[in-house]
Amino acid sequence: MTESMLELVGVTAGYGRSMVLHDVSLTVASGGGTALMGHNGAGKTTLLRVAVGLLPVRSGKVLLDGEDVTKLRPNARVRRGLGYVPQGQLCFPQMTTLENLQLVTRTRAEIDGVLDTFPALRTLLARRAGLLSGGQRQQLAIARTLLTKPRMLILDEPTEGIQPNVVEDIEQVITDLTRRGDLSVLLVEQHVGFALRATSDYFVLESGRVTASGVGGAGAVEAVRDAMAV
Ligand SMILES: Nc1ncnc2c1ncn2[C@@H]1O[C@H](COP(=O)(O)OP(=O)(O)OP(=O)(O)O)[C@@H](O)[C@H]1O
Repeated sequence: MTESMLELVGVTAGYGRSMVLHDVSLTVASGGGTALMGHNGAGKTTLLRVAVGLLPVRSGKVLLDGEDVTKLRPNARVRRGLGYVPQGQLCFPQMTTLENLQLVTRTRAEIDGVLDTFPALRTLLARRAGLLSGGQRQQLAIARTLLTKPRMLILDEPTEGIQPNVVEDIEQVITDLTRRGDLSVLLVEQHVGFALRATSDYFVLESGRVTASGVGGAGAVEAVRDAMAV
C-alpha cells in the first residue's frame, strides 16, 4: 500500500472541446477520508468521472495505489479496488433489495456482513428497490458498492435529495466508513459541516480549479466557506 490511495496529477479534462478541469491535482491518503467541495457546476462530478475512468484526461495522470491507471477502463480500475457510488441513489427498481445486492454476490455471509453496516436494509430485503425511500435507496447503493470490497470508495453527494430525518443516518454511516482505516474515501458533498466532520482533509474546486485545500475538522469550516464565497 502506498501513502496515497488515489492521486490526480495535473489533470485537464472536459467534454468535447470545452475543458472543465484545469490542471487539477488532488490526493486521497491511504485509509483516509477526503472531502471535495465546491459550487454547482464547479466540476466535482467531472473530476470523479475522470478518477473512475468514465471520462478520459486531456492531460495529466490518475494513480491508484501508486499505479498509473490513466489509460485503464472503469472495469479494470474496479478490479484494482475502486468503488463508485454515483449521484442519484441508483439501483434496479424492479428488483428487490436482496436481488440488487445479489447482483454483486450470492454469498449470504458477505451480504450479511454488509447488512451489519446498514441494519435498516435487513427488514427491506424482499421489497422492490423502486418502493424504497431515497435514504434507503442510497444505503442500498452504498451497500452494493461495498460488496465489491473496494479499497478506494468514491461517493458523489450521498445526502442529496434525502429526507432530513434520515440524512443523519447516512452521515453516520459515511463517517464510520471514513474511520474504518482499511478504506479510503473521496466524498463529494455540499454540506460543508458534515463533509469536514466525516473526513480528515479537504479540497475546494471552483471553475475547474483547486482553490483551497487543507486539513479538515471543525476548524476548517470557515476557511472552506471563505474559499467558496469567492
Ligand atoms: N456530459 C456533459 N457534456 C457537456 N458538459 C457537461 C457534461 N457534464 C457536465 N458538463 C458541464 O461541466 C461543468 C461541470 O459539471 P459537473 O457536473 O462536473 O459539476 P459539479 O461540481 O459536479 O456540479 P453539481 O454539484 O451540480 O453536480 C458544468 O458546466 C456542466 O454543464
